[in-house]
Amino acid sequence: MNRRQSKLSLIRDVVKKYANVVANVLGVDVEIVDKDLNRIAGTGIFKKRVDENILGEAYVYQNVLETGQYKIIENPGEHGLCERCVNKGGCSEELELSAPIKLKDEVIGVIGLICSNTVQKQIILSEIDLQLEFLYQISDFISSKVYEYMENERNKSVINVLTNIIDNVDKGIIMTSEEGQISHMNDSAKTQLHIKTNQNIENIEFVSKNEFIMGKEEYTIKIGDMKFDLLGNLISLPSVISNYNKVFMFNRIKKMKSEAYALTNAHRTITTDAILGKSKYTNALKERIKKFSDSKSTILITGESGTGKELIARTIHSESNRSDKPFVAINCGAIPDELLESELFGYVKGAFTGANSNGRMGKFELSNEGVIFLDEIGDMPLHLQVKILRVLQERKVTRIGSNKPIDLDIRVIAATNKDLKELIKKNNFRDDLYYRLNVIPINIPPLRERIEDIEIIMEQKIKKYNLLFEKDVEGIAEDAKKILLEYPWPGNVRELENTLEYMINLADNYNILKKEMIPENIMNYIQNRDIGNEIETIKKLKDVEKDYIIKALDIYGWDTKGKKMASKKLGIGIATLYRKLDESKCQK
Ligand SMILES: Nc1ncnc2c1ncn2[C@@H]1O[C@H](COP(=O)(O)OP(=O)(O)OP(=O)(O)O)[C@@H](O)[C@H]1O
Repeated sequence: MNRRQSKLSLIRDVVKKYANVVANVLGVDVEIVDKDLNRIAGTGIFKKRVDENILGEAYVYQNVLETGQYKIIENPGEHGLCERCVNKGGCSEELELSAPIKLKDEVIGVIGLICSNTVQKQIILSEIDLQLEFLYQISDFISSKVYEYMENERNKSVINVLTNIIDNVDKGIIMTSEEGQISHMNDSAKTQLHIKTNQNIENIEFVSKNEFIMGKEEYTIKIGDMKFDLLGNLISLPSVISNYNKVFMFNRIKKMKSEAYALTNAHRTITTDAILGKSKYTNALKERIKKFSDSKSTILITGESGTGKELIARTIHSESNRSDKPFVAINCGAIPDELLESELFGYVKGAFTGANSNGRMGKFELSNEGVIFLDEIGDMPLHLQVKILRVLQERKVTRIGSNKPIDLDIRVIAATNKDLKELIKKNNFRDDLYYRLNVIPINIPPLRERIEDIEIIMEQKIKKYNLLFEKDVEGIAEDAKKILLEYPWPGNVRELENTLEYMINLADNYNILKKEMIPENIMNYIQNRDIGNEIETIKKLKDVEKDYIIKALDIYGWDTKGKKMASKKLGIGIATLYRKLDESKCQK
């Protein structure tokens, strides 16, 4: 039978080291036994007897194990605890000092000092408090080593379980160490990336493209000299185990590329079909886009956050004769002021400290011949507004640190969710820039003002997430749909999309999205609104009574027979019924 090892025996070598340290410092013999009275370490006279079980001669240690208290035996062989010992009467020891080794509250062993001559005995007894303190410290060291060992073992087994799970999921999963080396890669990842099981791959690098599609980020992943473009999530793990520092999870590439990508708009030519909706507004918008897509005039798109401003800008680009030229987007609100200028205009070699020594192209230059999309233009600082105005007027850009203007052939599309006219009033936006931008204005109404769009957006987004998450959701239950149609969607299409993504994630065993899957904030809104409505419709008791009497009479009839029946059903006398009809002046 495979007996369970004692805790001390797990760190046998460490225990032996500590026994030697104590023996060297105190000049006495030392032995360390575990809970089962197996001698794990011993010095001097015990050195040759390590690994023996000393059950029949270790009554003192047994006592320490039971009580958890230290024991000083000044007369070994004659002490009461030595009564049953095999060496009773003939013990060669002069002094025994034993201290427990505790792991939390459990006594896991004993450390014993043995003096075999009177000189040693006197030295130890003369400073007994110090010796005990030292012993306790050593026993603490030993137990902390045991703890560390056990924690490590626990972590290893958790990792084993995790890697087992990871190996059996369909998603590609790559785990990396702090040093950027692959520590584990599941079979799905290997198959998708065509990496052979025994291929020696070590270094991995993740370079974000700063593009997000449905909550996933696009990365270029370099493994040795291979390069992959993958869509997934890179998650940092708590730094407990340095081998498992980051985990990257990605979906089946083929599926993503062939189907899900086809439904998204960020990476390919999109047509107006990507703009979902059948409201009058949306239909008219699609027509307008087709009409002015080839024009060079500047467009200003306004609308609340999440209404689809960027989607429309991309569609215009795709529908235009510049579709094979760059579409360069810059979020003017997300880049710190001091960087925005160089991002937009670029700089030449040595333009400022910290700049790349070769200089860099700005977004205007990068978008040459194509379209530049200035998102969140309302957040653009005033000093840059002047410079942008100049670029728009002159169609030339000059890199920072240079005096050589570069000709531009660009189409500008700007967007904002701010009220630019309000900003102009407060002197936060230049009116001359506003008029330059607002040549073709597109104002997108919030989703709540085009409810007709909601249903078709829901249908299409369900299809999209079905493909992405490999689900088979067929639709939405009627009561759930009613709530989603009534909700005012302050975050517009983005919020609707996120809500569906959330619900589809919950849809494990159902093929219909149910009311219970609607996020709490939406349900809370609907409930609060309903309570509000109820309060408004609370009626006076008298009126409720009157309505109810009328209802009963409508059912049983307004003639004498009907009134008699109604009063019976209402639980009141016929006279009371007549009086109440009289008081409320109620007649048929
Ligand atoms: N009419 C629509 N049809 C399909 N998808 C849409 C529509 N409108 C918006 N979306 C989707 O909603 C999400 C948000 O859209 P987008 O980023 O274009 O909004 P935005 O107005 O630019 O937002 P923000 O002002 O916060 O930058 C995107 O995933 C987009 O594809």
